[in-house]
Amino acid sequence: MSEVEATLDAYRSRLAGGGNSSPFLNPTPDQGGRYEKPIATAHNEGLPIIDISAYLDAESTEESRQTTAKAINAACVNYGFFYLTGHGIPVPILDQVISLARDFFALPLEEKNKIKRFDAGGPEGGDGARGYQGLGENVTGGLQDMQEAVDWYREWPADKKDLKDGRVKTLQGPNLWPAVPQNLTPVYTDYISRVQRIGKALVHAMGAALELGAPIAGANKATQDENIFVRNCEDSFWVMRMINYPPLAATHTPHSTTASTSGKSESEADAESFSCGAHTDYGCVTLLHTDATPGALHVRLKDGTWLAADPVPGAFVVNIGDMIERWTNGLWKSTLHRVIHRGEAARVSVPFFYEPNFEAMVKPLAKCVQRSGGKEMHAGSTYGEHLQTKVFSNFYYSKRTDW
Ligand SMILES: O=C(O)CCC(=O)C(=O)O
Ligand SMILES: [Fe+2]
Repeated sequence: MSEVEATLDAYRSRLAGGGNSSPFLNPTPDQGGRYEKPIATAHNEGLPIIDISAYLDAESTEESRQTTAKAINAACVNYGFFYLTGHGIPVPILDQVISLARDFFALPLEEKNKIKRFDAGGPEGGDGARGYQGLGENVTGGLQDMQEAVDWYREWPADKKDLKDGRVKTLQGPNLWPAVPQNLTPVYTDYISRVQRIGKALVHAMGAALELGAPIAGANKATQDENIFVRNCEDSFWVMRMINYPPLAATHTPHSTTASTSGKSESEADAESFSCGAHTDYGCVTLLHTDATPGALHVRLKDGTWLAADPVPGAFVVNIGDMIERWTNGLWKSTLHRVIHRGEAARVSVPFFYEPNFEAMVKPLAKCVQRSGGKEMHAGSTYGEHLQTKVFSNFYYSKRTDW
């Protein structure tokens, strides 16, 4: 049995044996009405596991691709989340990504602040997005998250930089790489190119999973065949994020109890208690790589219960983002998730967000509109517009001064 299979076995028997006893995971009513149908299997079996190798191997059979595509469709309809195996990134590289993140966060604040994120349009030359963000600087749903992080994005093309009175605009600054640990930059740069390749294979499989139709010769970005996501992610405006979560206080109150008895909303009840508040991701697909800490990442299932998506060694946790929800006109949901980490030691995670091109026009696909009742859920906008709104609302101290 491989290490991945063994871990999954243990995970499933823990769940099957009533192991879902964490106070965070008690059922709560789906007050938002975000999902229509209850689902039953995930608490017993865990999230689905999908092997992407057929879409990375040019020699794979049509049959193996079909199998993968079908599994992706089922996982995205039911959960919006799954584990991804068969991606080909060697485990020592995955381990190094985590240990370098730990080494960086262990540095004194003064050292980490050498690559500090600053608001766009300010005298420090920040672009409001790239760089190191200290504890409490990140905000979800208006509340400060208990985390520190570094963000890198695809570089903004030099010939498209648009200075305003000599000041840098949102997202248009250079990436900020730390001098220590010394090998973080080369290892992460290599990792980014590897995960981009997986992201591309995944969105290709998603186009097939939606049965959008065989590739059309001479297609452009608006052509709605199975390669539409591939074309609209060709210059993916990816984000790489490295996060450190110090443990929350052990006195944290589980939201389900507080929310139902006090009449407060989930977020009010847990004001200072999230490592990362409940949110959906912005773009296409997130490839999440974490350390081995269990119990921290919670995925909201359609019936309103939270499932702990514990790490499986060597596998990514994948979820789809808002742009895929919009393209599919809601057939696939961008699923709420959150992080509540208590434990002893800090938890480290490194999500890679494989996103559409900045200029990609994202609007519901005709076939998906047809299949979901004929009404478009969104009139369409570019991914860049969506991202800019999100970046601005993400930072506690941020003042948008570049517009
Ligand atoms: O750290 C995690 O497990 C998830 C982080 C996350 O959801 C995010 O950064 O969008
Ligand atoms: Fe997320």
